[in-house]
Amino acid sequence: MPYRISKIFEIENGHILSKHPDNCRFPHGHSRMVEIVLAADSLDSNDMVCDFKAIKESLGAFLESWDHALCLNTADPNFGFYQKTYGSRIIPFEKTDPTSERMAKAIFDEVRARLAEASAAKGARYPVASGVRVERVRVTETSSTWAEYSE
Ligand SMILES: Nc1nc2c(c(=O)[nH]1)N=C([C@H](O)[C@H](O)COP(=O)(O)OP(=O)(O)OP(=O)(O)O)CN2
Repeated sequence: MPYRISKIFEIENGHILSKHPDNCRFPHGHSRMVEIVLAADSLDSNDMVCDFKAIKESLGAFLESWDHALCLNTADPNFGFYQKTYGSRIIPFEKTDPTSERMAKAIFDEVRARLAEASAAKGARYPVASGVRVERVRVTETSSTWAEYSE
């Protein structure tokens, strides 16, 4: 797919890596950049893969729910406590540690589902053509590290 566009979202996000041998097993946070890359074989009638605004409209609210939120392994013995205390600001990862890799995959799946919805929507202000695909999602961890998911 020769055409690619990207949009970066910034979120403040915490996680606990229960299997980590060092400090990462304790609650801690990262200022993360989430980069979404979409691709298409051809451009739409506006000469775009799709409008950048379409990405924000499709995904903004979802990523907002991960902002100032804590990603947790549901197998964490304190998962129930955290969820009771912080409600929707706890983002569950089903029996897996919420590493940047797992986060990138979860966001990739969400982007793909939301793109399908957007391309099926009729009369959208920022239409998404059916040929638009999510190519990859990159999630930064620190200024020197990131993880990426693609298929
Ligand atoms: N492959 C992965 N490795 C690590 C992840 C991860 O999500 N995927 N996460 C962590 C921790 O969350 C940690 O906060 C970040 O680790 P690190 O980059 O080692 O952070 P430092 O700032 O301590 O790095 P230094 O360069 O050693 O100062 C760990 N690994």
